[in-house]
Amino acid sequence: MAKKIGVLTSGGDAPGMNAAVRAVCRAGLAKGMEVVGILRGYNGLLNGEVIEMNARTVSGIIQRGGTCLYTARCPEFRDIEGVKKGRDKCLEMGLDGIVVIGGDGSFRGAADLSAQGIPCIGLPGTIDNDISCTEYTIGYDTAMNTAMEMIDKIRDTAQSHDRCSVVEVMGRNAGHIAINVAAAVGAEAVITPEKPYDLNAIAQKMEQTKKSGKTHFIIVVAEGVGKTEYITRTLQDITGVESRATILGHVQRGGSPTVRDRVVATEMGYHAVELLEQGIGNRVVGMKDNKIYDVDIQEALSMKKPFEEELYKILNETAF
Ligand SMILES: Nc1ncnc2c1ncn2[C@@H]1O[C@H](COP(=O)(O)OP(=O)(O)O)[C@@H](O)[C@H]1O
Ligand SMILES: O=P(O)(O)OC[C@H]1O[C@](O)(COP(=O)(O)O)[C@@H](O)[C@@H]1O
Ligand SMILES: [Mg+2]
Repeated sequence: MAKKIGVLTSGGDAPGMNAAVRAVCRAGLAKGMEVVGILRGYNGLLNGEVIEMNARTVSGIIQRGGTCLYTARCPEFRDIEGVKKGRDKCLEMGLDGIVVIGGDGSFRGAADLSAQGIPCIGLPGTIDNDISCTEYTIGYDTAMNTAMEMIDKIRDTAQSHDRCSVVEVMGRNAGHIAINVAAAVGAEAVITPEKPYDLNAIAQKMEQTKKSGKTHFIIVVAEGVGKTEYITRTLQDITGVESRATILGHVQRGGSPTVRDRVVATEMGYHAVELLEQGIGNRVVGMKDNKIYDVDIQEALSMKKPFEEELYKILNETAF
């Protein structure tokens, strides 16, 4: 049974990470454990940047974006020597387990550390929702709502000027944010890395809808497509509709987390501590059929996430 646990955030930050840190801390304390916060991802483990946590350490953070533990990328942890150094630090501090809040890269580190005898539990924290073993990642809902609100504002000006606005949203190599946000704003088209696209076909559709009285257009592009400026210029050249590109960028990573992100983070954080309490490690906590569950890290990393075909189809059929 775990007596002392650590918690860290790693990789890109995401709204709701603080709610997860709070849940891990409070659940650990409620179960009679000592809890420490490891700062700046695996770097803090290797450098001994660690803070003792009590109930008040996590007061007033549930509503805040970012991560109070800071986050970083730690190249040293990719090598076995770095992982062994991490294990030695855990033994030195008397840590019986660590909760790692991050993405797939962070989970690889957690698997390596578990293999060295330190039970680690991964919690999916990324705005991209690109982690295959889970239907949902902490930060996804907030990021999508932010992108939606931004595009609603962009629409006001696109409408006033009879323009086409091409908006790039984040998502790394995945189109989950793009498809859902495009559906939510009623975009004319969405372009994602998972599907081939035809700018002539999109331009033709714009011209058709223009005939029915449409005067402005919103096109959502996932960052993984990587050609937002080119797409904007090409659509303008073909249709003659004045077009502007907007890259939403890091605004999508910040802000106060939504209800969904706070609640899921709390449930996942609690579940992670329950696993460590039983001495279980090398697991990722996820959501399956809308329920919290856990899965072996290697298995989690080998899964593939299905593309949202149905939503993609509905979006395209109703955009005119
Ligand atoms: N293959 C790996 N083995 C061990 N640790 C890794 C590995 N890949 C990534 N990490 C650790 O996890 C950190 C975060 O990974 P990264 O891929 O940047 O973000 P994310 O966790 O969001 O996917 C890396 O900086 C490194 O410390
Ligand atoms: O913060 P950076 O280094 O600019 O990284 C940007 C990337 O991080 C994200 O915002 C989040 O990705 P991760 O959660 O995997 O780090 C991606 O959408 C984007 O591609
Ligand atoms: Mg990643």
